[in-house]
Amino acid sequence: METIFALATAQGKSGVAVVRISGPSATAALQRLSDVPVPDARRASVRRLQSAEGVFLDEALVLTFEDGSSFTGEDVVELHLHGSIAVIRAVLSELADMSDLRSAAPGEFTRRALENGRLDLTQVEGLADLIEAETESQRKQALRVLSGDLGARVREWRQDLVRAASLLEAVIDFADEEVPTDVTPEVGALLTRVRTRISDELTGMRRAERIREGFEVAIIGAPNVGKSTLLNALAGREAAITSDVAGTTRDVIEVRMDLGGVPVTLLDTAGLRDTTDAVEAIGVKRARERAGTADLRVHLIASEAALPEGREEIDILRIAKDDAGAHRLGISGRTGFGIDRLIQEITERLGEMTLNASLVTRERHRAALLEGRDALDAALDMVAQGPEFYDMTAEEIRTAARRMSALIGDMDVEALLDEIFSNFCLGK
Ligand SMILES: Nc1nc2c(c(=O)[nH]1)N(C=O)[C@@H](CNc1ccc(C(=O)N[C@@H](CCC(=O)O)C(=O)O)cc1)CN2
Ligand SMILES: Nc1nc2c(ncn2[C@@H]2O[C@H](COP(=O)(O)OP(=O)(O)OP(=O)(O)O)[C@@H](O)[C@H]2O)c(=O)[nH]1
Ligand SMILES: [Mg+2]
Repeated sequence: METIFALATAQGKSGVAVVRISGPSATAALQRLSDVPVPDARRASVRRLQSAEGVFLDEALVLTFEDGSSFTGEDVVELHLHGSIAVIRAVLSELADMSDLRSAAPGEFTRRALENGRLDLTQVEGLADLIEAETESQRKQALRVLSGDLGARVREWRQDLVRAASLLEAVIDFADEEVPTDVTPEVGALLTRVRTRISDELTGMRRAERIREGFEVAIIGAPNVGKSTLLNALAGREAAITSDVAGTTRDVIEVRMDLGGVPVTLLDTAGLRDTTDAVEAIGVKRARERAGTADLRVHLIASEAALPEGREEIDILRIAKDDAGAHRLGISGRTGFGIDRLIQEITERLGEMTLNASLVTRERHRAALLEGRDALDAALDMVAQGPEFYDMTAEEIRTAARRMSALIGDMDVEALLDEIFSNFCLGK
């Protein structure tokens, strides 16, 4: 196994930068950088690092982990350097000169953690999500997956499936003898239970996906009612052009933001009206389409008493969300009146949509679960037809079990791994 190294912290200058080395030569590499003995595992120690020629490189804090009890499962050395571009470059180049070391590919440390059984595939994805997380809800969801909750569930289902298949196989193997018990009810119960769990997980998937990728909230309403002004107020910057000309906004303008811990893409749209202007008409069509697929629509309507001066206090916002009953509150993008209440209202609605979110966040998971469920449906049909069909039933159950194995990465998934890891940061 080769020994790999990489900068584990972000590129550029910082207070401290961490270079990570993993593999059988990790401690030997540290030994070459420092005269004094390698410190005990897990004991932070200060060391003067120097090059092979004896050039002083940096005074660093070093940390070592023994194989079997490190993030990767291999011997790991961490060099906590001064976060200087020149120091980092000098140390990395010194490591690159060592013939038994090479620089790591993106995600390679995590890949080793997977190969050494420290993490399963869903945990690897959870880790990738955690590193990408920008809001509270994303952080929480990713940590649940990283801690292995999804993998544990899938393993439980697979165990039930293996048990169901072995019950059938016992009957098949003893086909000539008198089998005292009818296994059909027990097999049926096991399959039904797994099927229900898989379905529940799929149901909560859209919510989980939204937490991962963000919710869309569209601001809609008549022209000139103040939609773009409201977007700018929420974004805290001039993301959209505003003017007193009705029909100013034509393209859909997207602003990503963190609203009370929930990731949101806010959409500003063209004012809705019948128009003879061909370009504006396209904008109106787009507005309708995007608003239709958004998770929530904020319908801004002019106050009934549309007094140009008194507008601030009586501008009205109507949050119209599907059929869930319209709701009004006063708002002004210009003065900021009611904005906090609006944010609270939006995050409450979106918060409801995150309840019962499943841990299934990816298309890959969905495909495996759908295929697994299809196989279970086939198995349930067959098992009901009696012992002559036990063979075929067992085969379907094994197919379902294989899908569960693929989900947690317990089988040959090389191509998949390449794809997953290529999106990782260097040093992870
Ligand atoms: N400096 C540093 N900070 C870091 C990491 C790291 O690798 N280095 N991590 C990396 O992403 C995260 C922490 N994750 C880690 C997970 C497991 C082990 C580990 O050594 N596990 C052993 C022993 C567990 C124990 O002592 O309780 C094991 O699982 O056997 C280390 C870090 C976040 N912070
Ligand atoms: N008094 C008052 N004027 C506002 C408020 N919000 C927006 N305006 C003004 O109303 C006019 C239209 O604002 P926009 O934000 O461009 O309206 P819009 O809904 O995006 O308009 P279109 O893009 O044309 O559909 C501008 O002159 C704004 O300054 C408000 O809360 N109070
Ligand atoms: Mg506008």
